[in-house]
Amino acid sequence: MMIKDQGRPVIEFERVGKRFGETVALDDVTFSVEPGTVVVLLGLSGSGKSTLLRQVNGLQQPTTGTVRVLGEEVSITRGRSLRALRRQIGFVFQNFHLVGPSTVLENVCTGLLGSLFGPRLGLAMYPRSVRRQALEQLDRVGLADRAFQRADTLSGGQQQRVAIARALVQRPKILLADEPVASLDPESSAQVMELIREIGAEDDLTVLCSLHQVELALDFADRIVGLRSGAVVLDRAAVGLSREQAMEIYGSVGAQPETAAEPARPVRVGQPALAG
Ligand SMILES: Nc1ncnc2c1ncn2[C@@H]1O[C@H](COP(=O)(O)OP(=O)(O)OP(=O)(O)O)[C@@H](O)[C@H]1O
Repeated sequence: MMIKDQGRPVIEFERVGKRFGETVALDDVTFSVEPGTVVVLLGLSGSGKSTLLRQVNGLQQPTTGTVRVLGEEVSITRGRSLRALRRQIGFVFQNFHLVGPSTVLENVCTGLLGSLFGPRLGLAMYPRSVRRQALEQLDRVGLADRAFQRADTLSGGQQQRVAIARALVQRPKILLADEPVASLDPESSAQVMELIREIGAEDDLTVLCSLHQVELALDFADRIVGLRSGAVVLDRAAVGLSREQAMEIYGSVGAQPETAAEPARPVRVGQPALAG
């Protein structure tokens, strides 16, 4: 699929609202993501981060407003065009979503399933060219030597790197990451965010990543968009933004995480006491 307009933002949210019954998950969200930038969505649990990410690849449709991705309006894109659009979008999740008993290499190969016909069971079912591309991506994330190991024998940080390789093997233009380091210790979190940043720069990827850790957002984002109760309450370049300014998006909830609507995640060393 061709990008319709090279000059325009890669992702455009225009007055996007999303309701689930009485729950307002997204409230009049308007912002754009420029090509090649790393934008972090920062917000508490329930602030709408995952819902917003799901609008980008059409996993969910907005109740109101429009989402444009690579020039295509997602909600009216169907069939082949939607599949073509999705092939340009890699997605990385908090819990990795790997097939534990399968090898690392087979997990990465599944990233190309959207471009192959029919189901594939077992590594040998993938064409040699696919296995080669998967190995190349594993090499980039530093795990080529683990290719034939069961995925569930790797550490959390390594499993997330495999998931990143799986997202990259389809050569996306956009990488979406939904709390990619929420299950990891601080050291692995920084390594994974560093990797996303480095590979993003190498491949000229546009990255939209949700996080709840303010420090990580300040270290790795070009721009931070803060969400509270589904509404954008901060939209600024990370450079020059102080921790205190970023923390303001949490308001009184951030100061007293025990009052948050949902239970707070475990507090990690060096991270603020915030739910994700
Ligand atoms: N499928 C759904 N059905 C009903 N309500 C939903 C659904 N998905 C999300 N919500 C609600 O929408 C709001 C935003 O949820 P969302 O998962 O987008 O937040 P989040 O910031 O990603 O939080 P978390 O980090 O905990 O996933 C919440 O109130 C949530 O309960």
